[in-house]
Amino acid sequence: MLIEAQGISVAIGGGIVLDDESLRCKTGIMTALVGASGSGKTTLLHCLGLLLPVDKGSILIDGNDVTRYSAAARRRFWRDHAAFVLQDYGIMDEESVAFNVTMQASFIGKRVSGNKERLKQSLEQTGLKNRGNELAGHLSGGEKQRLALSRAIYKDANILFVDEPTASLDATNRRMVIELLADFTARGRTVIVSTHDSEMIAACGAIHQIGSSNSSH
Ligand SMILES: Nc1ncnc2c1ncn2[C@@H]1O[C@H](COP(=O)(O)OP(=O)(O)OP(=O)(O)O)[C@@H](O)[C@H]1O
Repeated sequence: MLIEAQGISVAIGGGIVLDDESLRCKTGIMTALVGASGSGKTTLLHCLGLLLPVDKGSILIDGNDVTRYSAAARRRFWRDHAAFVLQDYGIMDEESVAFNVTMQASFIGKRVSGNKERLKQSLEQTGLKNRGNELAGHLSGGEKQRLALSRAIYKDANILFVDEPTASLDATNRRMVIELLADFTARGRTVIVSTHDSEMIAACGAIHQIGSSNSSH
């Protein structure tokens, strides 16, 4: 799916966080949102994922202006098209790793064929093989981050919004996550990543520098 932001601005608590940002995120190309700490990468990612409203400008998804979506239409978009790996990971500590991977897809009643096999694969792909029965609360920060990624991969959404996916990872896991996201993108998904990580940025086919309102390809 094609996501286009056209001149979007956001003010939070009286301060301008995003000022006239425009970018295009295409299917099959991983887009990096880059900028200094506090420049608004997370805010922009949240706007593109319809988690935060914009004050000016518009966001088009496959040509539809989603800035005017009702709450119900936004929920449909999240349910049918989007997966998120955000900074708080949204993990239920009192539940098992396996439950956390499958819960989003289960809650929405999405039919996932061969889901046991798929659960196994999505855990293997993030290095959490054989960890499905553990309590999620017992995982480290980096493992929770990979669990959140397993959940997004399991859902197999058209668009993946990922906030700092390599922030708490060592070099080996960082490389694994970058390859995983590149592979997911190559399978015809739209992947948008907020990141500071030079290796992650190097793996992206488009880079949007916050504040410059242009993307390099
Ligand atoms: N809910 C909020 N209330 C007040 N200020 C906010 C809020 N959310 C974001 N901001 C401010 O907006 C600016 C951009 O924040 P954002 O988290 O988008 O930046 P970032 O580029 O992702 O930063 P980092 O790289 O440090 O994660 C910051 O100055 C931040 O303090």
